[in-house]
This record gives sequence, C-alpha cells and structure tokens, in this order.
Amino acid sequence: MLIEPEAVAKIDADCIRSGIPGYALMTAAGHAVAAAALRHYPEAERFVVLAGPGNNGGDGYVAARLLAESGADIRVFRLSMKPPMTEDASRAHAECPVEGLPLSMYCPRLGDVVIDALFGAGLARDLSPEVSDLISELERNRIPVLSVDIPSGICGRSGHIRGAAFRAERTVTFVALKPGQVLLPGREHCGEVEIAEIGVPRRLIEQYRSPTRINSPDIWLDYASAKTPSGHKYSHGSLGVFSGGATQTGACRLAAEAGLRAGAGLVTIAGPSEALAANAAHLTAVMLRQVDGRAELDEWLQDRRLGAFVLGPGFGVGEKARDFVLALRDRNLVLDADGITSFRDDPERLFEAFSTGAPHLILTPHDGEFGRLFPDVAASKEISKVERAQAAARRANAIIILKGADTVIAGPDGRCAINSNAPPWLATAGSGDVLAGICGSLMAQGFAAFETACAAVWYHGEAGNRAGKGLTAESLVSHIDI
Ligand SMILES: NC(=O)C1=CN([C@@H]2O[C@H](COP(=O)(O)OP(=O)(O)OC[C@H]3O[C@@H](n4cnc5c(N)ncnc54)[C@H](O)[C@@H]3O)[C@@H](O)[C@H]2O)[C@@H](O)CC1
Ligand SMILES: Nc1ncnc2c1ncn2[C@@H]1O[C@H](COP(=O)(O)OP(=O)(O)O)[C@@H](O)[C@H]1O
Ligand SMILES: [K+]
Repeated sequence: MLIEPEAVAKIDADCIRSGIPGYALMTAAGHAVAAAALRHYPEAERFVVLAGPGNNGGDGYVAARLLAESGADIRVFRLSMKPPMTEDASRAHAECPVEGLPLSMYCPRLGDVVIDALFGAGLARDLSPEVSDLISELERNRIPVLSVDIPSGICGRSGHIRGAAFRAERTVTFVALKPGQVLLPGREHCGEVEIAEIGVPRRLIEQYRSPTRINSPDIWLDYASAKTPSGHKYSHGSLGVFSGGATQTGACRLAAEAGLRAGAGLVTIAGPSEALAANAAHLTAVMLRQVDGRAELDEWLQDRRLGAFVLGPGFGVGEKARDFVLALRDRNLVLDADGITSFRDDPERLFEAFSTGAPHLILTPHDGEFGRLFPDVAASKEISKVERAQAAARRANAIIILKGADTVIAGPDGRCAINSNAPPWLATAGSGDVLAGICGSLMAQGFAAFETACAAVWYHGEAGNRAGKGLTAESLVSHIDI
C-alpha cells in the first residue's frame, strides 16, 4: 500500500479529531528513529541530528532527546534558528535537552552517523546550496545517513530529486511507503526502508491509501486459479505472435516461447513466407502460419479462438505494421517495439482505433518509445512517472506498461501500479520481447488488460530473479513460472 505525501497532513488532522494528539504520533515517530539508530549503528561515535523547520525536524528533536537519554553522544544542528513552524515541532524542540547549533557549524567527522530530519512530506522547493554542499561533503566522507521519513531532497510524490538529496543508508518512514520511495531515483536514495506504525488507526490509512499501488499478486488475485482441471488447450488460451522478415525472427520467437511458458494453451507465430524457414528451424511446440499481407491476416482472424496477439518484436517499422494493427482493432493486442514506433508520425490513428470499449490494447514502451507516442507528456519534467503513464493511458484508452527499473503500469481508469521486483540484470537484449509474450499469454488466458499487465511485469521480474545474474533472454524464458 502507498500513501501520497499530501495525505500525511490529512491523516494527522483526522487522528487529532479521533483523540490521538499529533504530538503522540511525533513521539512514536521519534522513538522509531532512535531505536533504528541504536539498533543499526551500535558503533556510532556520535549521532548528529540535522533538524528542519517542520514536523520532520520535530521527529528529529524527539529522536535526539531519546538518544541523549540512552547515553549516546548526540549533536543537533538546525537549518533555521527561528522557532519551529508547528506547535508539535516547537514542543519537541523545547523538550530536547541538546542545544541546537546552526547547520553551518557542523563539520562531519569519521564515526558520525547523521540523522537527516530536514524535510519529509513537506518538501516544497529545491534544497538550498548550503544543504546541497553539506550532502556532497557527507558523501565525500562516507558518513552514514539515516533519513527520517524520506531522504531530504526527494519528492515523496514523484521520487524526483529537488536540487540535491541525501543518499541514506536507511530510512525510517511512517504509516506506509510513499510513491517517491518506490520510483527512481527516490528508491535508490532511501537505502533500506523500515515502516514504523506510530499508532495511526488502520481505517484512516485505508481511507487515504493512494490509488497507486505497489505491484503484487493481490492485484490479479481473481485470475490466479483460472485453469480448471477439465480444461483443454483452447480453453487455456490461444495466442498469435507476428514475425518480422527472414533476418528478424528471433524477437518474435522469444515472445512466442514466453507466451507458451506463461501458460497459453496454444501459440502461433504468423509471419511472411520469407521468414517461415528461419522460424521453422527453431520451433517445436510453437506453431507457424504464413501471413504475408492483409488478406491472409483477415482470413486468420476468422479464428475467434485466438484470444490475444503480440505485434512489434522484430516486426519492422512501417505501413504494414500500421495496417495490421488497424485490422486487430477489436482484438486483444499487445503492441511493443516496432509496433509502437510505427505510429510515431500519427499516434492519433492508433488511439482512435482503440478508443471504444473496455481497454484491450497493452502498450509496452520503454522511455524512448514512450516519447514517440506521447511527446508532450514525455517532455513535461515536473510530472512523475506515474502521472506520465496515467496521462498516456487515458489518451490511448490502453494499458501502459512504462518500462524501466521502476516499471509503471497504468490504466485509463486511473488505476496504477509501480513494480519493484525486477533485478537490474533484466535489462538485456530481448527481455522486453519476453515481457510482451507473457502479456499476450495472460490476455489470451482471459485476464483483463490491467491485471494482465501487472501480472506479466511481476512474473517477468520473478523469472529474472530466478534466472540470476547471468541471464539471457532465452534463459529468462525458461525461468517463467506462473
Ligand atoms: N502522519 C505521519 O506520517 C506523520 C508524520 N510526521 C512527520 O511530519 C513530516 C511532515 O511535516 P511537515 O508537513 O511539517 O513538513 P516538513 O517537516 O517536511 O517541512 C516543512 C517545512 O519546510 C519548508 N520547506 C519545504 N521545502 C523546503 C526547502 N527546500 N528549503 C527550505 N524549507 C523548505 C516548508 O515551507 C515547510 O514549512 C513527515 O515527513 C514526518 O517526518 C510525524 O511527525 C508524525 C506523523
Ligand atoms: N535497471 C533495470 N532493472 C530492472 N529491470 C530493468 C532495468 N532496465 C530495464 N529493465 C527491464 O528490462 C526490460 C527491457 O525491455 P526493452 O527495453 O524493451 O529491451 P529489449 O528491447 O532489448 O527487449 C523491461 O521489462 C524493463 O522494465
Ligand atoms: K528527512
């Protein structure tokens, strides 16, 4: 579950209305931070709390008091020497026995552990040069940082860096993760994340949970046991994958084999006559069909058992791709790679074709391909990856899988998931073709488009984890296990 940074203040206000004082929450937060500091840094020579002007700083003052009470050597440096900006933070400051000095007086030294309590959910602008310089100095001296709630400088909504950001070894966050802790680069800046409960009632957390979720199997739970013991290969889904020309057949085979491995009962590669020999030489369980032009395609499409199609991997960019896609407008389609690029000059033609009915088009762009279909959305740097994918999904009436280390899946209805199980070695040639094949397979098996996309991305990541560091796209296929 995720909560947006904007919800933090609302949760606080509702807690207070429910009789849970804000200061109780701040005290619990400070306790969690102090406990994590003592637990993870027993060898620290001194703890250094950097306190900001708001409640993030307030959590820092509480932690400083508790660390002082535990007998640790503790220093506090304040961003501003003015009184804190909230009542709770002022109280935490007043109760802290350690005198706070101006931030400019802090000289990092070996043995320090920094507790970064400058900004959390309230980060509203770029960090000042003073803070940026301090961050560089801490990094140069390899001083470990434990961040309170989120590393200061990371936007909790987008994961973007506001000018500069602490690179924490650990982060103690409260209530639930924020999107900016799962999206990059925020995720990398958080280090190990611990979620502290702090006593917010469950019903409030549920009430304010973000519609954006972390990708996990509970999203597609309803489809998990779709196969019945009495099923046959057609009831397990029939998938069609389009092949490119004679010298570009590898990509479609990766998609087709992934589709079979992901559980489709039947997978057929449809390709031009010139590619038949190359495909035939490498296929066993996957079937082959000659489809040169539109007439043969239309004939093949008479087979309504074909539950989904994959077009794009190795297909070639151009009018043939556009023509085939338009012929598939009322079918379940995964459009990847060349299939996406083919609509670069006229994306509206694609969107218009799939504009009606329940979404049945899945687009699987990486950043470059995304920019070809949605140049204006890609250009707006302020919006988060989640918001980019959502805007694209609405425009295209499609499910968008915006790939990367933090793949985001979004639907036109606003549903969204951020994936976090993919290992870095998944970034290898052909990996995207495998993902397209898994998507096609699940759609052919009857999963709805959004659930398909979430499940495919997650199983792709799991396969990557099982395959391990030396993975190639081929070995990735053999590790798909659904
Ligand atoms: N429900 C929760 O999750 C709870 C959250 N608490 C803490 O409360 C924090 C949020 O507190 P606040 O809303 O007071 O926000 P922050 O403490 O994050 O920041 C607040 C102040 O910093 C100023 N500011 C923002 N960006 C700045 C920049 N770049 N340079 C200089 N000043 C800047 C803002 O004008 C604002 O006044 C959370 O991150 C968390 O640490 C806890 O106290 C307990 C409960
Ligand atoms: N750093 C990374 N960590 C985890 N997964 C990644 C990373 N970079 C890319 N990926 C994933 O690897 C796949 C690459 O797909 P794609 O860019 O289409 O490559 P290709 O065209 O070579 O198959 C996508 O599923 C993407 O999400
Ligand atoms: K912080």
